[in-house]
Amino acid sequence: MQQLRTEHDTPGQAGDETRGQTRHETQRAAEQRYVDALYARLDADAARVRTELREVLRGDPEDAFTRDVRAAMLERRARTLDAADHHLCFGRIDHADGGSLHIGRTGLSDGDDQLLVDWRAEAARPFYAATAAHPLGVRRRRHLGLDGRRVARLSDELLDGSEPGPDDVVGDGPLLEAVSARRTGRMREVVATLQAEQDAIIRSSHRGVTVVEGGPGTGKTVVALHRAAYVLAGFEEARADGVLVLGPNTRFLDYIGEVLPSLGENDVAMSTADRLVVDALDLPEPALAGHALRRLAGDLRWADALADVVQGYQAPSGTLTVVVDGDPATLDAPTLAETREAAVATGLPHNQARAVFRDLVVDVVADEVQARARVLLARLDEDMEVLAGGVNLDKAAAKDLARLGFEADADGAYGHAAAVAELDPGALRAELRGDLALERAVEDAWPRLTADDVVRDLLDEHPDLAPDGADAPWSVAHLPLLDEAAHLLDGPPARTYGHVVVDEAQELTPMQWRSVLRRCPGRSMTVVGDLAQAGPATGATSWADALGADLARRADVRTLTVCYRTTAQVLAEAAPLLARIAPEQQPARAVRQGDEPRRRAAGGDLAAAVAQEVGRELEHGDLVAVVAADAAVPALTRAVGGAANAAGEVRVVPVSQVRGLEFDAVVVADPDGITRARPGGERDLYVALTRPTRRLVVVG
Ligand SMILES: Nc1ncnc2c1ncn2[C@@H]1O[C@H](COP(=O)(O)OP(=O)(O)OP(=O)(O)O)[C@@H](O)[C@H]1O
Repeated sequence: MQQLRTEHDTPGQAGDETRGQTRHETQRAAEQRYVDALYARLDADAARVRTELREVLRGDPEDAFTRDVRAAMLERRARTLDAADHHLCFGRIDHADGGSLHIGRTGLSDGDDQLLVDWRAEAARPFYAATAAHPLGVRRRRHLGLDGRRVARLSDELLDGSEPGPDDVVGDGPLLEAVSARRTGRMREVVATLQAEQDAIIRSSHRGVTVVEGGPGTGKTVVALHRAAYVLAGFEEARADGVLVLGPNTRFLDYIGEVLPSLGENDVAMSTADRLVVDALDLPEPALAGHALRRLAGDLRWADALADVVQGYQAPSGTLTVVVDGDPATLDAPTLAETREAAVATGLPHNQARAVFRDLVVDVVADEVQARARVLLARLDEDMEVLAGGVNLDKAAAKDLARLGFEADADGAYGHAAAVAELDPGALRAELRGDLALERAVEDAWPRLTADDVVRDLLDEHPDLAPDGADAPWSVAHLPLLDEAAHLLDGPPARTYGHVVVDEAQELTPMQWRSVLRRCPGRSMTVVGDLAQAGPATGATSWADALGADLARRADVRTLTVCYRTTAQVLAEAAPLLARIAPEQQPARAVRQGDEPRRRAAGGDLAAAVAQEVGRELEHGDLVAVVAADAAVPALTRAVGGAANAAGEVRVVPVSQVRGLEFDAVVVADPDGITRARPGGERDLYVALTRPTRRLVVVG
């Protein structure tokens, strides 16, 4: 962790405020000149990229592919440069051997001179990773605070143990400033103050699954999002196939929605595990579902059960008969069974294997029709003389000829054309493939299925899985089942990603994990979560439960230990609960001290007591949230709904939706009610208690 040093701790500076200010001003002016040069370069680069883009778009349409690739590249660069305008440069490292580097949101160079190093570049690593214990050759780390394009603040840390010299401005840590800042309701990027333990994960070159665990407020979401940006720049597969970030619900996605764009990344897809399936299968909006149904439907056993349903449609049974030109052709039971087995053996999903099955049926029927034609022709050979003579045939021979497609000409003579066609295997098969009767027989034996059909079959066998209400549409609980069925029927999803980041990963059920993994065939993933915060729908107690033993074994598991959100006092309030719900977990260490949490009784009228506390909290000018059991939310919203201050309205947030969010002050309403409301309620309460950045009030 970065050392949080203040001016008062710094030897040689005490008391000499004026000298400190002059030094700060001199250094600030020097950095301002450098930053002015950086912005001049940024503006020039942005103008050049736009001109080039215009020229490319006007370019030769005959080479449209090259033009589009080049245009996409330039557009991306233009967006990066635009996004970099805000707080372009935020840091600098001075090496013990005299060199220095400025670190910022994008790389800028002037010929061979690197003016600004992109924070993701290897050269920038020491800015984040150097500590007093391991300075990595860095003498001084400087943080620059920009206000627009003006250098407003700077503060230095000396990492080599040396005394501050005339050019050093050792000051309040920007980390403390960042974590103490008032919250706005939207998460901000913190690229300037990423800490060493976070940076090590963000920059990890591990290509498989990286699991990041840690208590509330340790920066798991911060790591997840900055890693998405890092991976996009550094991993070929991520650049080629895209990055997907998954969150637990849309409220959370809204909360984190500005982080990646402000890092210059607009191409990252954001979704929830539910939304992924709704979009992929083009489903109507699903109904909500209770946690009990979600947990039941999330059980891994349904994967096998659904596979059994589909296999049931492929199992050997009966015979298959097709009438061709008035004569039946039959696949007897052993032949039909063999045909099914051959189709199953392809390993293709059901609807694709069906095409193989149909072609095999066509082969068998064609063989039969041809064998019949050969018999008839052989019989006709005996009559050749008669045929050549053009005399009238007896009735039986005429029927044989007609069946083979022979037609008598005006003289009563028969030609060979149609019979030859019947014996042409290619033509016969093509004709049979378009034959409606054959198609119907195949559909009976191996029906084309939809995900809907398969899940409804499963529900017939397991009525406990049915949606509430007879005609209810699918609920969110059924989405992973539908996705599984779609996979069995039609194979992998059309859209997959090179890297997938899963936040609040403890919230996914095992069936949802299957759905997510399907979209990440390369298994390059960053999975962040806290099992102590798991909601009732999952109840996962280990990553092996969640990810499956195989993947969990191969995962690189990292733990974050420092809490940046909340104060030591709030963590202490939640500690006894943590000891009960996850005794094996070490509580995180808080970087900040604050007020003691307040507890008060509801006195018989919870809403009134909460409204009173909200009024008090609003006087601080903070963003305030009331967190309560879901059922209590409507009454509390009525009680405090109108209250507001400069920081925005008071938010009444159901505990089921509060994971991952944070507020300056949190009023937890009726903790016992939260604990009792649903299974694992103590985990819900733990989540609620750990949401504030400043003050916690518990009413009830
Ligand atoms: N290096 C950092 N610099 C500045 N702020 C930070 C840093 N790391 C984390 N924070 C801040 O701490 C708060 C908590 O971070 P974050 O939401 O990522 O934690 P989390 O571990 O995901 O929490 P939860 O388990 O509750 O979801 C956020 O406001 C975040 O911006």
